[in-house]
Amino acid sequence: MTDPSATAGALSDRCAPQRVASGSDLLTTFNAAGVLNAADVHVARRVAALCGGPVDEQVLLAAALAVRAVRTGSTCVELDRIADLAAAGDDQTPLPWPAPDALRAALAASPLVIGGGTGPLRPLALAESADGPLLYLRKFFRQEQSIRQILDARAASRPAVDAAALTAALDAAFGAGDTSGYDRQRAAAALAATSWTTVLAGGPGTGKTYTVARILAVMETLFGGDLRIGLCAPTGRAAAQLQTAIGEYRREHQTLRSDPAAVTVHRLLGSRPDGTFVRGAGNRLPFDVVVVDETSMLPVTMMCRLLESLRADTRLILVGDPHQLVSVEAGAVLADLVDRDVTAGAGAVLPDAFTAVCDLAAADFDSAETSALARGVITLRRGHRYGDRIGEVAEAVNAGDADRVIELIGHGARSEHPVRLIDPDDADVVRTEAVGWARSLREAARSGDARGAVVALRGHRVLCAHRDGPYGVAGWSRRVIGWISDDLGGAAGTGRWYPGEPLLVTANDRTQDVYNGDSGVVIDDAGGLAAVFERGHEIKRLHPSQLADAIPVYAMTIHRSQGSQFGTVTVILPPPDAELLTRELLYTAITRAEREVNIVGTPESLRAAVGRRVARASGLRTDLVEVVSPA
Ligand SMILES: Nc1ncnc2c1ncn2[C@@H]1O[C@H](COP(=O)(O)OP(=O)(O)OP(=O)(O)O)[C@@H](O)[C@H]1O
Repeated sequence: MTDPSATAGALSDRCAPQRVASGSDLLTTFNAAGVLNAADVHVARRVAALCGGPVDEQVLLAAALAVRAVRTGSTCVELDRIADLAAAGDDQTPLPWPAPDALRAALAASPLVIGGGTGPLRPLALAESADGPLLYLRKFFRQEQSIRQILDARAASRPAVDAAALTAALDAAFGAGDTSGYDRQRAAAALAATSWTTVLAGGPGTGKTYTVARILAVMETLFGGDLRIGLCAPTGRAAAQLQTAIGEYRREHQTLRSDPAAVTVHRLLGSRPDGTFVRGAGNRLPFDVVVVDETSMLPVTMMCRLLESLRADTRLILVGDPHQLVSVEAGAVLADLVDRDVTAGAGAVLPDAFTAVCDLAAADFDSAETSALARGVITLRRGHRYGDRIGEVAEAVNAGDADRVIELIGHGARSEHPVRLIDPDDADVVRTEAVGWARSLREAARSGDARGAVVALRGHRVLCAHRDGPYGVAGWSRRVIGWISDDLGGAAGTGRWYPGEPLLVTANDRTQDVYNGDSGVVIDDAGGLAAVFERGHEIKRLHPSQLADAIPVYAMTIHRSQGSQFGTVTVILPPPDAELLTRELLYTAITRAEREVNIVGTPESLRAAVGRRVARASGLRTDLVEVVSPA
């Protein structure tokens, strides 16, 4: 169910409602109020025209809201909550929202939902769920149904695994394991070996990738070494990071023989220029195990394609952090699967081989986690990267507990707490941080110290919610460049390559093996210049001119920072009414930091961020029954 505190729509609609030509129908009223944009209106009218007959005005409005839902990241509209969408409009006058019951009845009788005399075309789907009636564009309804059916079919059986062999493989991969408490990572590997589908969730630094490498080693042992592995992630950068991490594990431990390449999900499925895919139900992937990293960024359409391309006897391991920002496309499938509450899964029991090798009596799973385990969902909780105090704040943000966040964090630049709220008028601390960062970058870069330069590069980063405006990347970049030029002099911000210049890659370039979101730094290199990038323990060098799409980076958006870590993070909070300012955004920003977080903003903005959730309506969390004729 969608959280009632959630904002309607993931992306801000406030700025440009894109008016359609004036008229007096419901669509133009809702367009004028900023709830619908011009594309929502045009698509709804075209969809209605397809059915050949007259369409009830309220049904037409609902169709436009279904189009809007997809545009703002949801797969459907919750009819009982449509009036909440008004929050996205900027008109204060009350809108003529249809009553949900009447709208449901009108939809259930509409040819757009049940078909009409002119043919079988039914562009909308209506379904009953625990969250009330849901209205979909049929394409997204089909995709969700497909995901649901495939996952339920996969959950209906378990791979046959010998408990003694599994114990031996786990011991080889994990050794004595985590002796400071119950070893969830080992339990995750046992679950992945004994389930067709496993969701491995956890916050940053909880050891998800660490665990994936060991899961693969366990699987390889069980398969006698002949394991076909498919590694993928939604973005090129996440795929490259996964491959580096698995590669390093291989080098350090002898327990994994395969050296699998990680690719984007698109590439794994063989995406063609026309938008179709080589892989699908008729041409399935040839793997024994498929791992998807950063699954939170996978939209519903790609999840559907991936599942349809899997053989029934391929183990699927979905890895990610359900609290992070989700894909800009429709769907938040990972979070849906973690929170899924379906009667189909209610009777699910843990596989015998799993209970045989994991001492659940000694485990610290609560009852919800134990029932999630039976659905193949396991969450790692112990942070291995940053201090507990940052983790504690991140958890309070996730819990939506603004009072606790305010109580936990430090206030003012001189606070000892690693997470501090800094008054926007007191930006000196950011200046000190940014100039110190630039100085250490330059020193390492000028002496040709590539390792020192990449280490300095991830020492600090300014993160903003927006690209533009006074709280955005453009403004803060100018500010940081100004400080650096004033305090250190030199070429910052002049557009020429210079040693110590921090770079951000803005497009994937597989030939050079650099990806959108990669950060590098220019250094002096044997008389010339080189752009250097960190790849695990290795350093990648390119001449700056080999980078087709790279820009200087003095600040970046929180969206783009996903998957990166920095020593200190400075987060610029916009004013409380900025719709982009959400819990997921704040959580993602805070958890980029390894040592310290400076939050530049007011307590009101911080509270607004913790209180506002990205709303992604979807039917995946509950059971659905499609309405195919009037009730
Ligand atoms: N059980 C463990 N014992 C020792 N070190 C660990 C353990 N688990 C993880 N680590 C270390 O903690 C760090 C973070 O682990 P890892 O990168 O696997 O986390 P993650 O959950 O994948 O993080 P992210 O989501 O940010 O990529 C790594 O340096 C890893 O080697």
